[in-house]
Amino acid sequence: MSDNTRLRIAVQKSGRLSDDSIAVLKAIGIKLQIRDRLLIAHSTNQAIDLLRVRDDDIPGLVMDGVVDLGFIGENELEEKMLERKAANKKHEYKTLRRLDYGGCRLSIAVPNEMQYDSVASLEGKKVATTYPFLLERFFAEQGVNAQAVMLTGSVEVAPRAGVADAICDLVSTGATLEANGLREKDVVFKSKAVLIQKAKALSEEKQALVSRLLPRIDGVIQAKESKYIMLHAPKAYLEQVKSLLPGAENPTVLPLSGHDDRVAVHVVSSETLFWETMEKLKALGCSSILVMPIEKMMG
Ligand SMILES: Nc1ncnc2c1ncn2[C@@H]1O[C@H](COP(=O)(O)OP(=O)(O)OP(=O)(O)O)[C@@H](O)[C@H]1O
Ligand SMILES: O=P(O)(O)OC[C@H]1O[C@H](OP(=O)(O)OP(=O)(O)O)[C@H](O)[C@@H]1O
Ligand SMILES: [Mg+2]
Repeated sequence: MSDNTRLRIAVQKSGRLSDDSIAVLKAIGIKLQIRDRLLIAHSTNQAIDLLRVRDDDIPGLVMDGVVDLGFIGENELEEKMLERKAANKKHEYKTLRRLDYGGCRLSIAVPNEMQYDSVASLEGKKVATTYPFLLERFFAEQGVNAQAVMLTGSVEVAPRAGVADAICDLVSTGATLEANGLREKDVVFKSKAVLIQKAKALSEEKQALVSRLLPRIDGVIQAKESKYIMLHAPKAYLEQVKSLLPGAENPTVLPLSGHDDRVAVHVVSSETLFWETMEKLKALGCSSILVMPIEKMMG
């Protein structure tokens, strides 16, 4: 039986977004036991149930209000939104956070030997893709008459198989395109993972839980981007030392017992410290230079 009082969150069961989405939930203090065959996971310390599904289904589950929240790639979300809009189905949702993983782009790629000057070179041609709505919107914006041919996977093989002249698929490193003799030409859509919520208001209890979890997500993302830097510095060079530390407007400067001429400097930095900067700090007489990861941040 499903318990409607528990917050329902949809995540991809297995694929590119699964591990990172589960990692976010665990990092914000939600205890979960994920077992491979179990498609619903109940948190043991929060009123939260996790639905593990194919990513294709997540936008629809949120838009139909079957789940409260979902972790999904913007590419899949926007495609399904356009598809549902065209079919007069519910397509509203709220974006709560843009996350720091799942970065990729939906791009047009053509065989190495094909002449391509601009997207106009695709006039009258067939382009294989898993994202026909995004691709057709792009063609319409560009004023190009080309045909999107829907394939659910292995899109890169379409030109050699004679199914299409070019492709439009997700790219991150470009290794898959290169391995298949294709060149990336135009970016149709840039994507990251997002956390979305259903459009209809949540119960007061569920909304209170979501409002408590969001600052924790911010804290986890901010922490990943930040470093804690500690070092001992000669007092005489404190200003030079500060100017070398990235994002260190307000460092904590502490006395070092037994050393009147040296201080300890602590700073939370939004950037890491490069080896070159560490060498410069050492040359100024700094010692015990430590760069440490931060697990959580708040306030
Ligand atoms: N190469 C990539 N680098 C980074 N992110 C990617 C990459 N490829 C895909 N993604 C992101 O991850 C999402 C899921 O990709 P994946 O390949 O796991 O999906 P899938 O094969 O459709 O899985 P499912 O079985 O759940 O339908 C994509 O929609 C996109 O947002
Ligand atoms: O530019 P690259 O770094 O090579 O990544 C691009 C590939 O990654 C995705 O597929 P994935 O590996 O997730 O497999 P799938 O197609 O089976 O989902 C995407 O569909 C591309 O094929
Ligand atoms: Mg999918």
